[in-house]
Amino acid sequence: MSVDVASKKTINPKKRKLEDIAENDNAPKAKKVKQEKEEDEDNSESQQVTNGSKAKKNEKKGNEKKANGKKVDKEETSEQDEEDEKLKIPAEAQWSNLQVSSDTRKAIDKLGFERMTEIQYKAIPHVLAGSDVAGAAKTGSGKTLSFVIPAVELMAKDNWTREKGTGAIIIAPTRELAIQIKGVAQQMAQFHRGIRVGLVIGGASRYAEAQILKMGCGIIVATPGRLVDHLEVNLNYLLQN
Ligand SMILES: Nc1ncnc2c1ncn2[C@@H]1O[C@H](COP(=O)(O)OP(=O)(O)OP(=O)(O)O)[C@@H](O)[C@H]1O
Repeated sequence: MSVDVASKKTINPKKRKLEDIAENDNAPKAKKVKQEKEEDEDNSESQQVTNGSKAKKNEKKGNEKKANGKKVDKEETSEQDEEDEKLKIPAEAQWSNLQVSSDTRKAIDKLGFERMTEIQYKAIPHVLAGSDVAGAAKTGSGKTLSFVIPAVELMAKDNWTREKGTGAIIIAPTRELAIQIKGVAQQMAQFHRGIRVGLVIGGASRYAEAQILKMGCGIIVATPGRLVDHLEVNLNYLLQN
């Protein structure tokens, strides 16, 4: 999967998969057949959709029907509502309703997403309010932002600077996932001058990683083995942090 979140937004087979999963999980069989039919009819339109772009797509569809003078089917106008209900995304789950600093807001706006996914709106406000949250959600459901945004935001609230050391360690099971998370964390922290994001993964240069860690990383994204390596060899500054 691409590290570039912004591009994932537009070309995102995974997201498509999420929607398929949601539909398969929740739609009764008859409804599913109907949805597949509708999808076939929509073949000319992009299949790479996100929650936000899907909403736009539906809006466009509605406008087109109105322009053709056709009566808008009640069922179709509520298509987005049905989808949101399936994904359990309420109308108020807009990113714009999330209380965050202006620097985090800028980073979120840059992604171009309109609504939070279920895991995002259920997790982020609680973490921001100081609760510990354990979350689980399907692959491609937007978990990364669910923990990256609160990490960045809580550190920002604490006026994080490099001198304060490390404020968050994100441990991922694979290098690929760690690289992907680091990309997202960097995007979210890009306007926060005091928050640097460091990557600590197996297969990369230990020396280069050690140098970056010594300079001070607000957020460290790591695979477990290499993190332990650094703890053993560079215990001093890691503990200081
Ligand atoms: N609110 C949102 N609206 C639209 N797209 C989103 C939203 N949040 C995340 N995405 C996009 O959905 C895709 C999947 O997100 P992400 O990688 O965070 O999912 P995940 O649940 O962590 O997946 P995995 O379990 O595979 O790591 C990414 O391309 C991301 O940019």
